[in-house]
Amino acid sequence: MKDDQPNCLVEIKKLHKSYGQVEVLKGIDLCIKRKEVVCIIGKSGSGKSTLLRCVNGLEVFQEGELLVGGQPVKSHDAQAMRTLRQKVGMVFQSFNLFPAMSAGSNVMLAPKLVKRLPHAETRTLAKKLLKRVGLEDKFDSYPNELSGGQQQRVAIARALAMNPEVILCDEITSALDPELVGEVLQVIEGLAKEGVTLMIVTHEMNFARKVCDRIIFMHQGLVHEMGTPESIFTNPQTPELRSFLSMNHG
Ligand SMILES: Nc1ncnc2c1ncn2[C@@H]1O[C@H](COP(=O)(O)OP(=O)(O)OP(=O)(O)O)[C@@H](O)[C@H]1O
Repeated sequence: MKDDQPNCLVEIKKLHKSYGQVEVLKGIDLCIKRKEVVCIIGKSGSGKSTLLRCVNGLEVFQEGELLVGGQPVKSHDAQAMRTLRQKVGMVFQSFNLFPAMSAGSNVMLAPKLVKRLPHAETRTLAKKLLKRVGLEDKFDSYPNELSGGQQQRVAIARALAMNPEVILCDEITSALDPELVGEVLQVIEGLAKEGVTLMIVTHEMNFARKVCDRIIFMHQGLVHEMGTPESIFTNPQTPELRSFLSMNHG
């Protein structure tokens, strides 16, 4: 076994991304290992969401390379994108549940449509996943009958339904009332303990410190500093990170 070789599940090489004339990602190099929990922090506009959206093919990039499980992300290749969607789950700030479908049906949808699993099997799977996020009694509830925290937990169950290799979380508690943040972060912490690979964009510094294996501080479209929570929070090396932490570390 060559343990010293980096074994990247997500490999990002010299990634550049522009919107029109504005370059938002200016050459990102990253290697996310299997079972690693990485938190991405940084000021608004530093490119955190754009980076996540490139990883799951929601955004095209102009230069560089991005591989998930060794396969290149090619936004123009429909077949490659279908395969990618099975490997990468995503949870958004705004839940994005289908309002006319019950919690159970939201979770069942992708395995049914994409994997073409039989109805009974998807139902059993959805029940199991809703139980995993603490919502076993909400299978038949519709999104408008659930709190924001419960809706977000359904969205997490939905992301898990395809058994992805990595889950991307983009500020998943930002739209929640403060009292509902904890229940969602607790579910994510549980997934981290189970060994789910996670890339998490967050403004929750205490959560990042407690749960993540590695913190990536982005600044102006680049990885500015990166390290263990201990090193990032107690020994920041650059004025930009020190200034960010002084304004955000609650
Ligand atoms: N669809 C778009 N079209 C044009 N510019 C965009 C688009 N999406 C993002 N941007 C710009 O790209 C930059 C990076 O945005 P991004 O959302 O990745 O930052 P962020 O670090 O996630 O910020 P926040 O913490 O506020 O979500 C910003 O300047 C933003 O205005």
